[in-house]
Amino acid sequence: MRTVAVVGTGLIGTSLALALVRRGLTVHLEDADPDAARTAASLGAGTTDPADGPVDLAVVAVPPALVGRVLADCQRRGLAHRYTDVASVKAGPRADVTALGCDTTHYIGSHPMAGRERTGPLAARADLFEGRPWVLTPTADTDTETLNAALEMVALCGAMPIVMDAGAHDRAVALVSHAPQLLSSLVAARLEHADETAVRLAGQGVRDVTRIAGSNPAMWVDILSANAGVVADILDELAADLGETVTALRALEAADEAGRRSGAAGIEAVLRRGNNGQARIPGKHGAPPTRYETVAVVLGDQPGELGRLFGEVGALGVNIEDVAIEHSTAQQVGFVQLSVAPSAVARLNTALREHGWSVRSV
Ligand SMILES: NC(=O)c1ccc[n+]([C@@H]2O[C@H](COP(=O)([O-])OP(=O)(O)OC[C@H]3O[C@@H](n4cnc5c(N)ncnc54)[C@H](O)[C@@H]3O)[C@@H](O)[C@H]2O)c1
Ligand SMILES: O=C(O)C(=O)C[C@]1(C(=O)O)C=C[C@@H](O)C=C1
Repeated sequence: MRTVAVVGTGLIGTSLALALVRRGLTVHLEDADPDAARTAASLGAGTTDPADGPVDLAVVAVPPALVGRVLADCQRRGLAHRYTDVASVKAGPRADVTALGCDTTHYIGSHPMAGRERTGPLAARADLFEGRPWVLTPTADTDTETLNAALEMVALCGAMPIVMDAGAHDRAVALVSHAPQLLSSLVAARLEHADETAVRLAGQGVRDVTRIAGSNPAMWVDILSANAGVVADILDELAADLGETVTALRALEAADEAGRRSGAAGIEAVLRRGNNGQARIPGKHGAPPTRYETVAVVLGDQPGELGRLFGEVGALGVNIEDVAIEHSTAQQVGFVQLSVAPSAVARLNTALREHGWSVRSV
């Protein structure tokens, strides 16, 4: 594969284009909003010049409800030999594609399981899909070359292909993406009118739980409209769990010891079930869940500090598996929490302290 067209240069389209340009492909960028395509091009994601003839693969990266119409238009123009999309739901767009009479032999649905709570080309990152699952939903119509082109795209992005039926995909993402989005929004919504003094105490826990509450409402209405029933079923089950949790908390307030014991047992059961579920989430590249340890470094809030820290950690040969930054509300400092392999912790603590960093125990 040498040439690709990306139609829709928002977060996902531009991230994909950046990844493919990095791998030496020629990428042609299009968007209904010319500013979005120009911005993507200025970030190095490809060219806004149209291709001379059909490209090898066109990727439709527009909101789910528009996939069918945009694909039909691309095929009418003969934009590519093969086509895919990246929408977060698969059955609805697939039904639209069929209803609009698109060529389904040269089209395969796809969905990268990576994203951000921000949209638009400026939020794009070339490494967004690195190590992430990327679902492909071929049907009996899909020809082998089209499946192979999609597999090549996924490999070029460093992602892991997972072939699934569209309906099974939609049921799975209801559990691991759509319901979590709504729960994050609901927790954050509790803060809307909360007392300012309470909100000022927000620490890393509530930040972690509410990160995706910053997502684009219009895009999520689109996604949830296409998967509403399955997500509602999951929320029904969650509502039952919530009811039991409330009962257990009320019992904890009871006057008698037996009531308090039963309440504590109920709450402990919820927390243990949470531990068990969380432990099942795979690590990077689908590896078994990995336990990392945190090294917390206090950083002056000034230009270049983060880069200097990352550079020194890299020079020590330690891989940063994840990073979280907590800003102090009171002082011009931040706490950078580096997740690293447990075996690297002692060495990293000592070396960073020797280099003058303030390392905290967590
Ligand atoms: N944001 C995420 O976390 C995420 C993750 C995986 C998949 N997706 C899916 O990727 C797709 C794009 O999402 P995004 O986050 O990049 O959104 P985005 O809002 O950043 O980008 C969408 C782009 O599509 C363009 N567009 C709209 N109508 C168009 C048309 N008719 N022709 C050409 N361009 C058109 C918009 O101008 C916009 O630039 C959606 O289907 C979404 O479900 C999103
Ligand atoms: O990390 C995030 O910000 C996301 O919400 C990404 C996320 C997800 O739920 O994992 C959101 C929707 C997409 O369809 C795929 C990925």
